[in-house]
Amino acid sequence: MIGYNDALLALLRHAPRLEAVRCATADALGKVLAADVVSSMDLPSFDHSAMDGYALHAHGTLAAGSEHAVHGSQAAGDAWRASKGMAWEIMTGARMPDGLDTVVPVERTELLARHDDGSPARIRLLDALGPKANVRYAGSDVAKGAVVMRAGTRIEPNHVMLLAALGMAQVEVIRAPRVAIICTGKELQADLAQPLADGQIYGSNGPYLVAAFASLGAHVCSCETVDDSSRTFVATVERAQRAGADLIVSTGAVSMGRYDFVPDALSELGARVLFHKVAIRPGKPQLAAVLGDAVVFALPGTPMAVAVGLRFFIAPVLRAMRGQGPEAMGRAVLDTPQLPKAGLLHFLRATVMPGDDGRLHAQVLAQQQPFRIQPFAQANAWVLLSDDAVQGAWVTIAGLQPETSPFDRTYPSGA
Ligand SMILES: Nc1nc2c(c(=O)[nH]1)N[C@H]1C(S)=C(S)[C@@H](COP(=O)(O)OP(=O)(O)OC[C@H]3O[C@@H](n4cnc5c(N)ncnc54)[C@H](O)[C@@H]3O)O[C@H]1N2
Ligand code: MOO
Repeated sequence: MIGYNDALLALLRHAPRLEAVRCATADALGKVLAADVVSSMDLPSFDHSAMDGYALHAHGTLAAGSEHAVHGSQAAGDAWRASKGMAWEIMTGARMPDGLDTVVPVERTELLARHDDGSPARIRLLDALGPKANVRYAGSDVAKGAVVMRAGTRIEPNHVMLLAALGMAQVEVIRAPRVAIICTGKELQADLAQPLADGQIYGSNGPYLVAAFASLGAHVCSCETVDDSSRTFVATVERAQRAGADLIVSTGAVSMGRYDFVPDALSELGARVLFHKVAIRPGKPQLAAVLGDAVVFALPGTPMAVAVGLRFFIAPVLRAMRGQGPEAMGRAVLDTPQLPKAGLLHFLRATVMPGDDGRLHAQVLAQQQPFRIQPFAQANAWVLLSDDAVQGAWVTIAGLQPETSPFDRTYPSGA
């Protein structure tokens, strides 16, 4: 039976690279940059005040108690002004009048006189003041021409802030991968608003995969629930192919039972099987294949096998399709000793928290049977284990969701 690393390598060799498209920055959340982003401007774009106060020319140092006539007032949004070397009232974010090089906060001054219109006319400094105080300089955050984000970066709200500040209305991103989901099983009730008939269960794999793919920035073209007939399954896969799916993900009917028709149906369709059965738990009966331009994941129906398939097989393939490097896993100290079955890599639902010793601590949840969904809803991380681990051992951890993993510190490939 193939091991996890070899299975992943086989998949990554067949992961197609997706094309680049232009995208409005407003729609770019969750998408992956196809090219480096180069700043076309300085940020800040002009020298401006960091405080409400008075801009002055320091001439070395201005003494505490020195008095200054106030020539004018500069607010955020006002254009360039010549200062004539005199003090100016200034607001936070306002452009520094030309010739002035320092700012005193208003509360560190005494107002001595006002103009007729009430604006300040003369002030006294409460403290000595040197040059360059409370001034934010042009280009001090981002210099024009600098690479501010690398190809392969997934756009999060913090990136949107920078792109907007740089006036970038559009970015070049990798197009969203198209995904078709097929849930098999005549026991499945896909309509959550309907009551269950005898022997039925609510289908949870479909809604889970739709949610997970949405959070991965993929486009789910279809999510269909089919019965246990090979013919319906084949027709659904063919529809997914015609719709241009890059990934076809099925759940169920891939193991040893009499109704487990998926492997035969895929070979009937001409799919080239990369592997069937991987030395992991849960999710051992998983099958992956190449069918035309699409990669097919035939995941076992058991809910935790689906979660493992999504997290540790499909998510890495999506990264490769978008030109991202492999994800880095984290490490934590194990609080709950484990005796995993020999020869299998185990993916265990866990909670990971910082301990009083400043290290991350992992607690593997007690109920790990693959049909149990509740521990998955309580977990915030995965623990990966192939060998016995005593309490206090360092173990490999991964964030519960792929794209928000706090442990992933990899930079995109090419960075
Ligand atoms: N004789 C053997 N039986 C089984 C083996 C084995 O090696 N020998 N492996 C077991 C393992 S491990 C797994 S995992 C399952 C995988 O079976 P299938 O992929 O054929 O999946 P199904 O039988 O269709 O379903 C398994 C389980 O999951 C429930 N299910 C299915 N789809 C959904 C859905 N959309 N939402 C929620 N739950 C779903 C289904 O009702 C079953 O309970 O095989 C073992 N058997
Ligand atoms: O691989 Mo199965 O999910 O262990 O039950």
